[in-house]
Amino acid sequence: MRRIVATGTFDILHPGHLFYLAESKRLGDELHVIVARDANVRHKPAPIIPEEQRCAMVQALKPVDHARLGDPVDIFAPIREIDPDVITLGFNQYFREGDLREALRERGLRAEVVRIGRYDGLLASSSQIVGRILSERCPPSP
Ligand SMILES: Cc1cc2nc3c(=O)[nH]c(=O)nc-3n(C[C@H](O)[C@H](O)[C@H](O)COP(=O)(O)O)c2cc1C
Ligand SMILES: Nc1ncnc2c1ncn2[C@@H]1O[C@H](COP(=O)(O)OP(=O)(O)OP(=O)(O)O)[C@@H](O)[C@H]1O
Repeated sequence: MRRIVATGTFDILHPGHLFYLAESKRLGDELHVIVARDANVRHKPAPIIPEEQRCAMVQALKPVDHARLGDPVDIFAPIREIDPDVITLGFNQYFREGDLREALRERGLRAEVVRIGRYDGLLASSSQIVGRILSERCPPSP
């Protein structure tokens, strides 16, 4: 049984998320998804959708076998529990493959790291969808 871990915020779901998760699942038999905690999303504006709801929506997607909220403090705690064969990074996740491999090795974790490519579709970005909602529904007053 080859276990894969995918990670992310998954604020407002779109086809780019489905592509990332489907490509991750193709690398093994069981896909585990670690959904970022609200408090840990500091690299961009805070999520619109609360963490429990983001996690429930990810769990309902076809390629996903298990979704869970991440650890509030130690991102390696769920990895120790799941003990994956592969961790996938999305095309725009800020982790560098080499740094993550080194951090895993230092902790005695055996997972290999694979970067998944980009899905180029219309509105395949949570922040683009938010931008469109703002411009379509709340246009700046004249
Ligand atoms: C290997 C790995 C493990 C992670 N574990 C956690 C975790 O336990 N808790 C958490 O809040 N975020 C965790 N994250 C971070 C997020 O899930 C996510 O990758 C990060 O917020 C940036 O993703 P985004 O580009 O989808 O917003 C982890 C990321 C990686 C790469
Ligand atoms: N268009 C896309 N193609 C492939 N993977 C994607 C795409 N959009 C998001 N992902 C991947 O899905 C995971 C979760 O992404 P995230 O929740 O950050 O969505 P996002 O649309 O990139 O958000 P934002 O627009 O706010 O940066 C990450 O691994 C990310 O790289």
